[in-house]
Amino acid sequence: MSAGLIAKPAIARRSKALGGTVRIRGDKSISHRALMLGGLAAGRTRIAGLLEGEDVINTARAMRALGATVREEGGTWIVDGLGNGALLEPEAPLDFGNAGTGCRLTMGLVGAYDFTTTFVGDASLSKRPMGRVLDPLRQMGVQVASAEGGRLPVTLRGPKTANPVNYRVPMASAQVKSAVLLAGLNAPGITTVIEPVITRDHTERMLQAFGANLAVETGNEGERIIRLEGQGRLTGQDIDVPGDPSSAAFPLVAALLVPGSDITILNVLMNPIRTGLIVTLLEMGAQIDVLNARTAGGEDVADLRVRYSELKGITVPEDRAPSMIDEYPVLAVAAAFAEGRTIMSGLEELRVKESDRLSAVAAGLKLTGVDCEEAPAALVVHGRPGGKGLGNAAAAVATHLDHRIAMSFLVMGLASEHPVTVDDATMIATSFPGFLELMAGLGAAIE
Ligand SMILES: O=C(O)C1=C[C@@H](OP(=O)(O)O)[C@@H](O)[C@H](O)C1
Ligand SMILES: C=C(OP(=O)(O)O)C(=O)O
Repeated sequence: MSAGLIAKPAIARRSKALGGTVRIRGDKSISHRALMLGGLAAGRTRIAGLLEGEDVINTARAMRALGATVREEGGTWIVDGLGNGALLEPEAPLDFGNAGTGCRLTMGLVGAYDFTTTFVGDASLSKRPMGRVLDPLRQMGVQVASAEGGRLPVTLRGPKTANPVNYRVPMASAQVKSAVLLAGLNAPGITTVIEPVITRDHTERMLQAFGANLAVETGNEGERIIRLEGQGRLTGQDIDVPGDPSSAAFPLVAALLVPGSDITILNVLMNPIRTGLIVTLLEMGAQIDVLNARTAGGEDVADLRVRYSELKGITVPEDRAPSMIDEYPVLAVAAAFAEGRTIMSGLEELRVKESDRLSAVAAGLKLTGVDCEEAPAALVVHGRPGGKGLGNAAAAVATHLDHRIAMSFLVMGLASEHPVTVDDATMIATSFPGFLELMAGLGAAIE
């Protein structure tokens, strides 16, 4: 059964010191891309460490529906691809469940094909804006039908020959950038994407690894200019997916907040466009040791030793937002335990995630006794060191089908004076299957 169909509440209580060593499952962004490029490339792709969360499994299903062979064998995922330009028309709508990344990137992947594809998703995904991907696809000549406001269900039909575009991404979004590049794979000539604000670069790195002719340069105003030659050959690769830093964030913040804790998290992706949370927590006084820094599969990776820390509030630089965009909910929880005030700004994109995360976080903080102020694109949190008075034994935090809201507030309950309940923990399986077991193994009291 999919996450979210029957809500299951969960409760977290003040816990004794957390301890132990854990390995976090594969990065979600890299996992989606590995399945997509594997399905598109000629020959075989072997993926070790794929995140087997529901979001990624929906991408695996979509790639099968588009003609690729995708199977799991002894923990490795094996994808036999069709060759660039050779995807097949799916027989039924592609259902991406809760996953913005899977849905938007696949829109790019198939948008320029001269066949019809329909995209559907769950109640959360059906509220999220797709126009940001549909606009550049229209410029490429794709016919688009959507529900009002560019929402799902969306049906795309590509032209006989797509126009390669020169597209300046209007918001900080790796999903939009990636969708345009993936569509460019099936257009003749050079597709150019200009990113005024730099976002995660896994698509560019992986396209190069699969053999695409892709070049990146920095423009006069610091913008990133990415040029991709369409219709080139892509060849299957062996990919080792590093641990997801956006998932590591939860045990990491839990260890910082629960007195006496000392944990180690192995094999965490340390791509510099993904480490904003670690940089921020270090500035707040966190004891995080980066151990065994190395490269694996073309990405920086390290182990993290994390110890309980007395945090202090800071002003988080606005331009850091893209490097920690999914981590603000749990950062806000960390800020609730810090001495003084933490100011977070540049958060407009949080309003269009699985939930309106800015208002969901602010509502959760208020319910659990935290003083905070929500602005259109900012959040200010006034901390209470030691978590005195925080938590709520009577009411549950509303998670709005959002896995990160659920995990963030469960982390809060491990260190707050009173317990914290979330109304639904099932969505956690979209990005972090095994979260409850992993946290229990460290000593966290979550039921
Ligand atoms: O490209 C990706 O893999 C992702 C990009 C981000 O979304 P946006 O591109 O919408 O910022 C992020 O929030 C999401 O979890 C994963
Ligand atoms: C925003 C997220 O994912 P997506 O956009 O893929 O649904 C997330 O995982 O926090």
